[in-house]
Amino acid sequence: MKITERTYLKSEVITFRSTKGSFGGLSNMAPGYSIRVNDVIIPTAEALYQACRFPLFPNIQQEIIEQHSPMTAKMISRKYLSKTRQDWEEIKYEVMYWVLQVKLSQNLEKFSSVLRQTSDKPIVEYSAKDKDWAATKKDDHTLKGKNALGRLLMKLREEYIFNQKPIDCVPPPPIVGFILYGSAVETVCDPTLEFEEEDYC
Ligand SMILES: Nc1nc(O)c(N)c(N[C@@H]2O[C@H](COP(=O)(O)O)[C@@H](O)[C@H]2O)n1
Repeated sequence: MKITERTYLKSEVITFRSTKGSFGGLSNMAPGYSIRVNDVIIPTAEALYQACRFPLFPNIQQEIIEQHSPMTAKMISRKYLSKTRQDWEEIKYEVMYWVLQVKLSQNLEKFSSVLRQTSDKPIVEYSAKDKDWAATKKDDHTLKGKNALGRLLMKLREEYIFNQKPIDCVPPPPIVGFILYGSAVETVCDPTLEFEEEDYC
């Protein structure tokens, strides 16, 4: 997945900068969007994304996932940057899209409601300095950057909100060695649906 820089007119886009405000739920740092993968409960999308850097180091993954604060999870990841999987730069957007799909499938009502509130406007993460995941100020009216997170959120909105594709279960991305705590990541389904199926049987 290749993402190149774009320019956005501030007056035409939805921006989010922190976890506060109407669109704070779009941030990976937002609390209240826990995720379950391979029966591991992960407090935030950020912790899951950062843990995916270290498939061969279950202890590092655990240290990241145990953090209540998503920012601390990201900081823990920084301690071990040299142990990041070697193909990370090539796969990181694909990993992030999977993380967002899992976040949506397991927090469907809440997350789809935030996505719906963005209508069909461009979604931009606004940052003081991050031109990769976000966009930064170019001048008083314009933001510029790859805005990778915003772009992936728009793709998610297109697929699952506009086109109403079902998202009960999310398969792992086709990435070699996509591992959590020593086991290959499995297809993840909304845990509430599993309970409903068990009750039915
Ligand atoms: N701490 C922070 N400050 C910003 O300005 C940001 N745009 C982000 N972005 C989030 O960080 C995650 C990516 O981390 P890596 O740098 O790839 O390790 C991702 O969740 C972005 O949304 N963070």
